[in-house]
Amino acid sequence: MNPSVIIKKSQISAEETINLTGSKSESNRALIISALSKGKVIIKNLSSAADTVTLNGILNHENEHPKVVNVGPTGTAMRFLTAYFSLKGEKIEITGSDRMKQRPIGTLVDALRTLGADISYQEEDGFPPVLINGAFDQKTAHILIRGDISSQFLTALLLVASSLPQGVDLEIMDELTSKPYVEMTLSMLKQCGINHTWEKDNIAILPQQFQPTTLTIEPDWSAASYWYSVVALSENAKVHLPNLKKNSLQGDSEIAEIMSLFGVETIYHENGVTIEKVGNEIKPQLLDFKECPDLAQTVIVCSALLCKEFSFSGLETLKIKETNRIFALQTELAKIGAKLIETQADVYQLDCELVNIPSQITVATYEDHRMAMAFAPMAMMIDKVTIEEAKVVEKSYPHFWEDFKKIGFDVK
Ligand SMILES: O=C(O)C1=C[C@@H](OP(=O)(O)O)[C@@H](O)[C@H](O)C1
Ligand SMILES: C=C(OP(=O)(O)O)C(=O)O
Repeated sequence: MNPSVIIKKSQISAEETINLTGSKSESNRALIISALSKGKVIIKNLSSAADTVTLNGILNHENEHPKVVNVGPTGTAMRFLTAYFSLKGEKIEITGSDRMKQRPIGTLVDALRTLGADISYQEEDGFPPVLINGAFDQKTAHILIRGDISSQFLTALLLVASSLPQGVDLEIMDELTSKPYVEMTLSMLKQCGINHTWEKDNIAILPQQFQPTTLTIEPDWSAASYWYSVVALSENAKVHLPNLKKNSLQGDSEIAEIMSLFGVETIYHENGVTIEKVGNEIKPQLLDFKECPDLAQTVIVCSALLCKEFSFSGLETLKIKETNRIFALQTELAKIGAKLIETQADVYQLDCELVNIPSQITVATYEDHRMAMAFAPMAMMIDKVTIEEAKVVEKSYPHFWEDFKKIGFDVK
């Protein structure tokens, strides 16, 4: 059962503190690193996101040698475990939700096969479930790999690289999408003593030992984006987000820059950030999400509600995430009369001419946590907002609805 929540337009607190859970991206990298380090790397402030709980559960039961593991909708677990179990030479099937079976993995499987893994597809070629057939015998370190589908393929290979007999030498073809996520991987590895070189399109990691380290996970900047949207839609709200840092490993800290265009100021303190509505200076322009795709839904919905006709690029990979996020956005935004029109390849223009904010709305979420959380701030402007299958938020932000109540929304 995944019930809807109903949010009534409410007077939100003028000032509130929201404690975000840890970044699921940092957490899931840390879990793989810790498992590979055989206890040398310890993790602090692990995320409570379902994506992290899922990966942690699978790694904790690894010694029971399961025949099949199911990652559900967790993209990082699917990709990282395919590399992890290949390297270990385990015979294991990795499967996931129906949607996971539509999300590509061929680029990663091809790379692992080139390295020396024996992997076969259980249903459709190029897609999960995959069967890892045991023994790994490294043939080469050099991999030519596409960078434009998902950075998670590169991260998966880089995480295991130092544990391989010959390491890994990646040569990236095409433009790299979601680049900050690759930088996050390399920084976390570096913190644990694993060095790399990155020259132009080449990233190389030699065989190396993990050093004893504690990885402290920072709060999730993607989760912070929903509070930026609430503040942007308010007159003068102020939200404190403890422990977020300016120099974050997370590329989604870019939300601070983007939301300055919506009149939201970010003040960085030693112990976190405060975000505050200070003005309404918005000059619609082209916003590119290639380096921060998980922010796209938040920003596009907020722009539509404020009738700010931005255009957006770098959305190509949104089609292969938890749902086809372009289609989902277009369908749900149409309910307020906003149009998201592709004017040229991968450039979308927001057309607000026919926007008509209704008094009630029901939003479908397409099994996508970010659809639920990006549309929830609509309750700043609409009397009654029903968000269907509201538990989807658990994927990255399990206490999202409690926090929504905490800031003053009437949530049932
Ligand atoms: O490596 C990661 O933790 C992630 C990388 C991104 O995916 P892509 O590289 O597929 O864009 C992002 O959308 C996802 O939420 C998390
Ligand atoms: C795309 C996402 O996650 P994943 O690819 O790890 O399922 C996300 O959290 O928005």
